[in-house]
Amino acid sequence: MITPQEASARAEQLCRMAPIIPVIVVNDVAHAAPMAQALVAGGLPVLEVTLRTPCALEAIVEMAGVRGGVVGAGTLVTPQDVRNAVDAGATFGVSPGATDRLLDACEEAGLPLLPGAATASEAMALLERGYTVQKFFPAEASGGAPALKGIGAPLPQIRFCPTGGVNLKNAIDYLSLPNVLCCGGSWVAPGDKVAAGDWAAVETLAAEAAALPRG
Ligand SMILES: O=C(O)C(=O)C[C@H](O)[C@H](O)COP(=O)(O)O
Repeated sequence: MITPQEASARAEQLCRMAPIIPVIVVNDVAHAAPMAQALVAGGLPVLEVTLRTPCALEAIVEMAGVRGGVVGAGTLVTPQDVRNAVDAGATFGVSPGATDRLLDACEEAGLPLLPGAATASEAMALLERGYTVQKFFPAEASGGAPALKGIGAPLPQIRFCPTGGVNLKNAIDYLSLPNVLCCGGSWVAPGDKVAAGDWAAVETLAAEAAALPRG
């Protein structure tokens, strides 16, 4: 068991470890360990593996063995996703939105969750349950940094990890907001570099992201 308050405290710790959480799509399990090593070496220790590909759970198993990394599962949608993620060794979860069934499953499984919200009402529903750290998703499509700044005025007690359409350029706009802890983004592990096994390029992208200033 984990309470929403405990889950948010852990989520906050994770979000403070680096300015960017890489959102990772793994198509070939052989890429998992070297990709995680490159991201960690570049300064991004917290890794979100999306459960969107057939080998995602195997990738979590592989990445969980990489020294210095903290591996979680993204795209958690169902209670079964939560059980699978925990069995694979994920130590945190991320979801695009939130349902009572999903929140119940994470709390029962003891998995700290970074739950998604896109509107003030969604954020307030999560806050009511005790989740003070949330993912703002899809960030750019939902109005970007100005929208999150707007939500932050009446709801300053909620802290966010904006994700969805975030890149090296616009990340600064989010990171300078007082209600942003870090951002999530897939640009640090681009498909072409991963397919080519260009881990040096991934490490360079990670290092650029790790050097982003936080407000
Ligand atoms: O599947 C999930 O649970 C997710 O976390 C979705 C991701 O947040 C976005 O797909 C990342 O968006 P980009 O950085 O724009 O590629």
